[in-house]
Amino acid sequence: MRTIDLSDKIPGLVLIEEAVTESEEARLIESVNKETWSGLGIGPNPELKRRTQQYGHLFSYRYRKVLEEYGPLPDFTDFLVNRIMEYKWMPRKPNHLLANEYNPGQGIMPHVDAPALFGPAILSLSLLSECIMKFTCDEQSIDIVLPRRSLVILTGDARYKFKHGISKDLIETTDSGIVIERDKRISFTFREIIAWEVAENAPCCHGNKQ
Ligand SMILES: O=C(O)CCC(=O)C(=O)O
Ligand SMILES: [Fe+2]
Repeated sequence: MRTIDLSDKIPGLVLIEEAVTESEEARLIESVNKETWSGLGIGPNPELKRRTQQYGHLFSYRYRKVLEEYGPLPDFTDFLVNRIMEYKWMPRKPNHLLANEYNPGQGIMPHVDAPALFGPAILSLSLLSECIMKFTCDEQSIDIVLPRRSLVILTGDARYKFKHGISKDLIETTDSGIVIERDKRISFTFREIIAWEVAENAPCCHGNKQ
């Protein structure tokens, strides 16, 4: 495991390389693939163009609010949640896990995870393959390579000021010339749900589409 402080590039950005071992990765993938995927026409989030699974709570992309509490995160991530708490990668225990599956040609549009609904730290574990996460804010665009089995931690500006997105390109090149051939990637995004919906009188927050 190696902690890389990327705050010189984007304040609040940290990357943990080798956050899980190869055998832990294999077990996580085996466990998640035994469960039911949603998206690509299948509920509860049929409109998503990638397959997802949600644990802890159900967030609706269509209604942009939390619809249901499912209960604790699954047993197969217990070791990881313990690690998150042990290393203080998150200030409080995550109560939401989103598994995202990206096949080659699938990505996620630039967005900020809803500031009113999710807590101050967003964690994402990259499994099966690496990708580039592009961070954008006004004219700034910064490419960060997320290696296989790494965990990226978004807090501060990385969480609230910059949008993050992953392209659909089959081959991508970072702004510093690193070439990445995209393969199937599964990510585990750990978050803390702090509210079920945006309060009616809350100020409008731009760019929180995800
Ligand atoms: O796949 C990832 O690592 C990021 C996913 C993400 O940004 C999200 O679900 O909000
Ligand atoms: Fe996100």
